[in-house]
Amino acid sequence: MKSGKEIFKSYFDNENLLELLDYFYEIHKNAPINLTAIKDYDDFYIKHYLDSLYIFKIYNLNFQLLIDIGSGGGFPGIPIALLYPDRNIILVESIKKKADFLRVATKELGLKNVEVINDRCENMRNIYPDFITARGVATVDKLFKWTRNVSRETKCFLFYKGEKVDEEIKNVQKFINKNDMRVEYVRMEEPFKRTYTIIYRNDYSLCPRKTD
Ligand SMILES: C[S@@+](CC[C@H](N)C(=O)[O-])C[C@H]1O[C@@H](n2cnc3c(N)ncnc32)[C@H](O)[C@@H]1O
Repeated sequence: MKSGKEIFKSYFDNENLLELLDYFYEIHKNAPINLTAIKDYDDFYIKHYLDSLYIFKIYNLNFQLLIDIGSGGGFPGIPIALLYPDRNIILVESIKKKADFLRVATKELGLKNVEVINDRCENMRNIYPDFITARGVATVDKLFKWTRNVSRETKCFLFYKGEKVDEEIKNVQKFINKNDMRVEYVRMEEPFKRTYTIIYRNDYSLCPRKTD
């Protein structure tokens, strides 16, 4: 049976990325606060790292500035920043201790493309990301509401959801139609349980990656 890391490697065979993800695991292990219930190394590779990045293997998701709402222990924002070191990422986290951890982790990892904001995302102003992510933070209607001051240039929202996302989408269907947006669901392959919910404007091109 393949280990969690080997499964991850079958999707992202990139030694530099793997080295940095190993280091991020060590940073988590030595963190002064508890940031995740997942402690096992191979579980980390599947439940945090592969979960954060799998969708980027399915679609070529372009962005210049991505904001990760409620980044917590850095997911999905830090793995995305490690995968795309030439693109800008802002991690927004309302709890100071978690934001402090994110600052230390990004410094340790040498991530020059990441900024950490310690605030509620509702308070953000004058930052206009073209891409917004959130995993395990709030319902879709809340996420739209909370980010409305900064989302006027957002082409794509990527929400990491469970299977029962349809009800949440029904609650924002009017907003989606009014803004001429589309919804795409990508279910992670078995045995993983994840429904990536991509809500994007019609001028954003969602390009499937060629499987290699
Ligand atoms: C369940 S945790 C998920 C953390 C991370 N995204 C993950 O998937 O591991 C939700 C995080 O969102 C943060 N959060 C909740 N509401 C927020 C808001 N309005 N603005 C910024 N962060 C928020 C919480 O402090 C918490 O760290």
